[in-house]
Amino acid sequence: MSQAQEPAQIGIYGLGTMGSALALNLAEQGIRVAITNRDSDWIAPFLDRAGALAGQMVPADTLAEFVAALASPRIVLFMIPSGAPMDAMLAEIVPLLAPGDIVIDAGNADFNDTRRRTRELAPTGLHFTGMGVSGGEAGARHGPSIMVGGSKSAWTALEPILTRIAARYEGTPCVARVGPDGAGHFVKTVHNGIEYADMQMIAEIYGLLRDGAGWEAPRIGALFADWDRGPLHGFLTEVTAKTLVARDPATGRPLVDAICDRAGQKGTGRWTVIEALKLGQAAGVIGAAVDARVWSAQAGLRQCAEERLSPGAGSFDPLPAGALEQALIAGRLVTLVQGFEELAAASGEFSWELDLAGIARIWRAGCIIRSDLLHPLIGALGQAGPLPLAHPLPALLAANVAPLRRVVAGAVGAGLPVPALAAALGWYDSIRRARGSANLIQAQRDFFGAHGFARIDSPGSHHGDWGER
Ligand SMILES: NC(=O)C1=CN([C@@H]2O[C@H](COP(=O)(O)OP(=O)(O)OC[C@H]3O[C@@H](n4cnc5c(N)ncnc54)[C@H](OP(=O)(O)O)[C@@H]3O)[C@@H](O)[C@H]2O)C=CC1
Ligand SMILES: O=C(CO)[C@H](O)[C@H](O)COP(=O)(O)O
Repeated sequence: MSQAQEPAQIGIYGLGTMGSALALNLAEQGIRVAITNRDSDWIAPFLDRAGALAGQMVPADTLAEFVAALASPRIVLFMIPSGAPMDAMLAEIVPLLAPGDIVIDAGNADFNDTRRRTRELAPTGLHFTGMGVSGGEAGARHGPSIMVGGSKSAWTALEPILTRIAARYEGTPCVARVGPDGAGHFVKTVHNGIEYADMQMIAEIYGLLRDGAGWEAPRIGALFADWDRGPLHGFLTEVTAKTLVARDPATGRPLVDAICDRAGQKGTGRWTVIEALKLGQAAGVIGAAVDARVWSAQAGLRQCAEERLSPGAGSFDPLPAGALEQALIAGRLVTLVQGFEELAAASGEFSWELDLAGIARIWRAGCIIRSDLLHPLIGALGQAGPLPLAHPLPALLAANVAPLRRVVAGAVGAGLPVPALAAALGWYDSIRRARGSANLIQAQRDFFGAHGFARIDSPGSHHGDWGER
C-alpha cells in the first residue's frame, strides 16, 4: 500500500485554531491523520503551512472521503463550536460510520449535551466521547492537557494516540480518562471556571495598581514576572507578565492600554456556576468572575454611570507588593478548593468516581491553569475529610489570608472593585465560623413561611411563636 493510500489512524474535522494545531501535533508524533473542514478552501493553505508534516496528512474535501480515509474502527475528532453545530455534524456523519467507531467532541461542550448525545448514540454502537482539551493553540500544537470522558473501550483505542500528543509533566502524560459520558467535559468546564476566576483576580490586582496607585502596565508586568519566579509560578502569571509589557506598534504605548475593557465569554465559566448551584455547591469566586465579565460587557451603562455616579476611586496603597502576591495566592487556593469541591459533588451525583488528585495531576502541564499551587492541592486531595482542612491547605490559607484581607479592605476603602478577591475572602471567613448567622434566616423563613427550624438543644423540626404576623 502506498503512503498516499495508507489509512489514517484518526481524523480531525475542523481546521480552526485548535483543530489545525492538533492535526500538526498528531502528524509530528508520526500519527497519520485525515483532515477536513466545513469550508474545504481552508485545507490547501493549511497543508502548505504544515510543510513536511503534510506527508502524514490525508486531506478530504467531503465527509464521505474523510470517513473512507480512516482505518477501522474509525476515530473521528470534531474540533468545532459545540452546541447546534455538533448536533448537525453528528446527524451528517453517523450514517457514514459503523458500530465500534469512535466520535470525539473535543470542543468545549456543555456536559449535559454530552450526556444526551452519549445516550442518543448508544443504540448505534458508536462510542461517543466528550473530551476536554486545554492549553490554547500552543498547547494543542505542542502538548495539551486532555480530559477524556467516555467508554473504557474507546479509551483503550484512544490512549496510545492521546498519550503521544499530550503535555508531559516530568515525563508523565497529562491525559486521562476521567470517567464516562459527560465527565471529561464537566472537568474541562470546571477547569475553565477556575481559569475565569484566576484571570479575574489577576485583572483586579492590575486594576488596583493602575487606577489606585497609578502604575503603568510595564511596571505591573514586571511585578507579575517577579511573582512568576515564586509560589505563583504558573501559565496565567506568565501570560499576564508578557501581555502587560507588550507594546502596540501603532502607538508605541502598552498594547493592553489600547484594548477595549469588554471580556468575551463562550459559556464554560457560566456553566461552572450553573452546575455548582444545581449541585448545592459554592463557586463564589468563579461566580464573581462571571459577573465581572457581564459588567465588563455593559460598556454603555458603565460610561453613563461613571458620569452620574462618579468613579469615586480613591488611591490604593500598594502596600508591600508581597501583600498583593499573597492575596493572589490565597485567592487562587480558594478557587482551586471551590472547583474541586464542585468536581467531588458532581462525581457523587453522577456516580463518576472521579480521581480528583489524578485530575489535578493532569493539570500540571499543558493546560491554562497549570501552576505551582496545584502541588499542595494534590497533597490535600489525597487525604480523607473536608478538602479545606486537609494538610497543607489550612496553614497555607492562614499564612496568606491576612494580606488578602488588607488588599480587599484597601480596595473597598478606595472604591475600587475586587469582586473575586472579596468572594474568596467571604468564603474563608464563612467556613471558619462554627456558628454563623443563618439561624436568623431560619427564623425569618419560619416567620413568613412556617418552614420550621432545628433547635440547638432539642431534635426535630420546630416552629416559633413569632407574635403578630
Ligand atoms: N481557542 C481555544 O483556546 C480553545 C478552544 N476550544 C474549543 O475548541 C473548539 C474550536 O475552537 P477554535 O479552534 O478556537 O475555533 P475556530 O473559530 O478557530 O475554528 C472553528 C472551526 O469550527 C468550524 N465550524 C464552525 N462552525 C461550524 C459548523 N456550524 N459546522 C461545522 N464546522 C463548523 C470552522 O469551520 P470553517 O473554517 O468552515 O468556519 C473551524 O474549522 C470550540 O469548541 C472551542 O470552545 C477548546 C480549548 C481551547
Ligand atoms: O477553553 C479555553 C481555554 O481553556 C478557551 O480558550 C476558551 O475559549 C476560554 O473560554 P472563554 O472564551 O469563555 O474565555
